[in-house]
Amino acid sequence: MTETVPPPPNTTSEKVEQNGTDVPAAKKVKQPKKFVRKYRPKAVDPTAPMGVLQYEIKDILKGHLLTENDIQNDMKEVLNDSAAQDIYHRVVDDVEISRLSSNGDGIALIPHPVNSDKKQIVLIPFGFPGDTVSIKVFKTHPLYAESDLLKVTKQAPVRNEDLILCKYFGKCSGCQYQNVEYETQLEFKRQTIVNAYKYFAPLSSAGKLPEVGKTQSSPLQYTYRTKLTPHFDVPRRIPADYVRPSFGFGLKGRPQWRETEGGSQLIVDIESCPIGTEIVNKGFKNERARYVEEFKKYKKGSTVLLRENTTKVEENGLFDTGNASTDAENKTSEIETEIEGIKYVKTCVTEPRQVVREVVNNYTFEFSAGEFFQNNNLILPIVTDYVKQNLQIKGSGPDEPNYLVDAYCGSGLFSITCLSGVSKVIGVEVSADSVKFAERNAKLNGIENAKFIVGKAEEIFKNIDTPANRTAVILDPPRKGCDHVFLNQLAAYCPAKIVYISCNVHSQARDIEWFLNETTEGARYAVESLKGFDFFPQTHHVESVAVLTLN
Ligand SMILES: C[S@@+](CC[C@H](N)C(=O)[O-])C[C@H]1O[C@@H](n2cnc3c(N)ncnc32)[C@H](O)[C@@H]1O
Repeated sequence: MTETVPPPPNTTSEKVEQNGTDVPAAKKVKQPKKFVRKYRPKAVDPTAPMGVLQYEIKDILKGHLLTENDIQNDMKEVLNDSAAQDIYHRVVDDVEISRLSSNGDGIALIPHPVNSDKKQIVLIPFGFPGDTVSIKVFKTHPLYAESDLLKVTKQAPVRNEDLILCKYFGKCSGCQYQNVEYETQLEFKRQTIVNAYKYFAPLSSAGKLPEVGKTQSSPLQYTYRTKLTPHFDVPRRIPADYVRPSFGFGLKGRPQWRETEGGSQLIVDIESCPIGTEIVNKGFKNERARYVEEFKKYKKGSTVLLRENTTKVEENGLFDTGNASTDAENKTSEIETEIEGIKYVKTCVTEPRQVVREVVNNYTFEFSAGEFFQNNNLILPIVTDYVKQNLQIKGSGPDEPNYLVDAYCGSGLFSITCLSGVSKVIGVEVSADSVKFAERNAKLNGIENAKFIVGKAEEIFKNIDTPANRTAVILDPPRKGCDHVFLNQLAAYCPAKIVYISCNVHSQARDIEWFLNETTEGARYAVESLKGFDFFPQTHHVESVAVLTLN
């Protein structure tokens, strides 16, 4: 007799021979493996904002006698359990903000959502130390969480909402400090420099660093930015009920603390930007109008370049601005202006390869609109004068020759503005296009004793034939700072003076720590001064200048 045995649940039937007859046999079904999401930390540069946050967290833990274990979030739970997500991603009231991050966000310690013995560290954009606020935690990381600001229930003394000029402030990621008096903004930036040296130059800090000076203000606190880059994102396939995508700058979370315009897409829809110069805003209006008209022609997103261009009006009243942003009547938008009694016309260039001009301390600079050039024209005479003054080598009499090396020279801004009284300048720059412009700018300004070479900064040491004790070196690297190869060679060359300019004070502090403590001649130098320059009012950014002198 044969019998067919029904397979138990979760089995499949497979025929096996039984008593000479094929009969189905029970076999366990393989359960599909439950997919478990794992937290994969991304590698971060320690001197980038998320890297600096790790130092800020350590500082907070030390101040509250806590360990990392006391603030840890269970990422396995958060990533895999929707109930846990609801517990973590919650509204929290009565949050007292205790400090400001280097990125301009408030930081607070709040109760842990799962374990009452623990705490959580939370970032609160648009929050200030002294605020009491309600927040919505929306993202969790192992050692901190991110939140949106919902309501300010008690205002920090530094907060003054009457100062806000922009209707998008509190949503747009561009500015963080519009509701803070300018003097306080400058002090925040000074503190960023103090903290950067505390975190990244601990050896040097041990009595070896001067007090960080007062941050140099910008002559204009609004309408100063000579370059803006609004963007938009268009989907590949355009649906029938397609709504025009926003044109502007990134949205900073989903804050609710103030009523703002600009829609709810990931890009805030903006018509103008109060930190941009007048002509850049005319370009903004033109290019936005063009985009609104033509957006259906685009297949994907793009960034629009808006770069101020300052052209001299010739004695016959003629001037050539090249291609520039035009209005609805196809007329080039222009603004007439005067610098030191000379007439100029300002236009807004959108073509990255087009040559544009700027005037700094009566020197004219030309460069490609899409290449690097400093963005706050009015602070440049102050900065370049400060750098020039600090390049002076002690004891140099009128007959003693001085030399200048400009590492990371771009299109020659510091080489040219700091050259008077110097016998020779040699600049190095990795971008061949910028070097072409550095040479052109030297010629344009009647300078004959400048030489520029294309290459990595360390290439300069093969080309230097000037005596080190009569040579001053300017460093102005990109955000990531200098590498050890360059710093070791700089120390071996041993110039009389070094002026290090940086848009990332954290990498500057790290480099100075290495230079002073790890290079052959570094210990012979003293940091003479540290000072911030406010190239970007209303934002958290600060430019830092460090002066090093050979003892
Ligand atoms: C912050 S910008 C400064 C430019 C110039 N000093 C100015 O103020 O206009 C940094 C410059 O360093 C250049 N650069 C980047 N890496 C470099 C390297 N390894 N060696 C030389 N130049 C480099 C970039 O092309 C850029 O022009």
